[in-house]
Amino acid sequence: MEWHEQRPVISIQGLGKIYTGYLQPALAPLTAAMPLGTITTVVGKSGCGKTTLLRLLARLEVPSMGDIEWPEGWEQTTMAMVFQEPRLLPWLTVRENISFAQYGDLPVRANTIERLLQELGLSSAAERLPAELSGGMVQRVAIGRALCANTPMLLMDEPFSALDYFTRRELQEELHRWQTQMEKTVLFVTHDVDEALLLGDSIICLRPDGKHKQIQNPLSWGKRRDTSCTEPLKRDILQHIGGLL
Ligand SMILES: Nc1ncnc2c1ncn2[C@@H]1O[C@H](COP(=O)(O)OP(=O)(O)OP(=O)(O)O)[C@@H](O)[C@H]1O
Repeated sequence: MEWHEQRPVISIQGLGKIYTGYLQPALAPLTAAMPLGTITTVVGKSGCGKTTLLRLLARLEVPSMGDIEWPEGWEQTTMAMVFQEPRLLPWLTVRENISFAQYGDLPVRANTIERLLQELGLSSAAERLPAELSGGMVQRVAIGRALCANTPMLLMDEPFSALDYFTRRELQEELHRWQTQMEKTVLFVTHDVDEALLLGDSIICLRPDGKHKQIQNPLSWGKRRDTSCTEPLKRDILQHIGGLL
């Protein structure tokens, strides 16, 4: 039995994108599987199609080839997205920015917002405006807004890359905790192979020539933080995607 056959999966079948007027594909055909309730990280050199893949999954782009097979009941699922720049509304407070998330018919309950503010360590900053927050806090609000939307799937495009090392480590741990608690299905795009290895239950390594590869992460979360354990896998990924990023 394949590793991902233990759970229902979002099945990506030869999915690719070529923009009209361009010869090179933005995403060369990719076949991969995203098991529900897990984190799939996507890593690769700049321009290999990471954001394009995320946009295809979000249905913001129409594929030029291939298909996404959704598990039963997921065809119309709304998704929450988190970007590198947090895109908060500057005139709204932290609480208002988080509760602003209304996706489709999914209601946001007051106690959900209070719980999220507490979980994210933002309770005492709830009435502040984005301009009054640190970079880490701003990104927490963006994540809070995405979690608040209560969607089963979260698409994250390099959400931690603008943060300092310590804040990034904190948020990586927190993401892991929320994802486990809430059983979200997460697609997480990153430039950083260490981050891809730390967070990913599986890792999609993209290459512009289409020789993509998906590897299962055999290491448990605790082990993944030990660089001596992750070193061989990291070498494998770096070799595959073509050297240092
Ligand atoms: N709307 C578009 N029209 C034409 N080409 C595009 C468009 N969007 C992206 N591309 C091209 O498709 C390729 C993949 O872009 P994409 O943004 O998916 O890469 P990426 O791996 O996310 O890169 P980075 O790590 O630099 O963000 C690039 O060569 C890019 O120039």
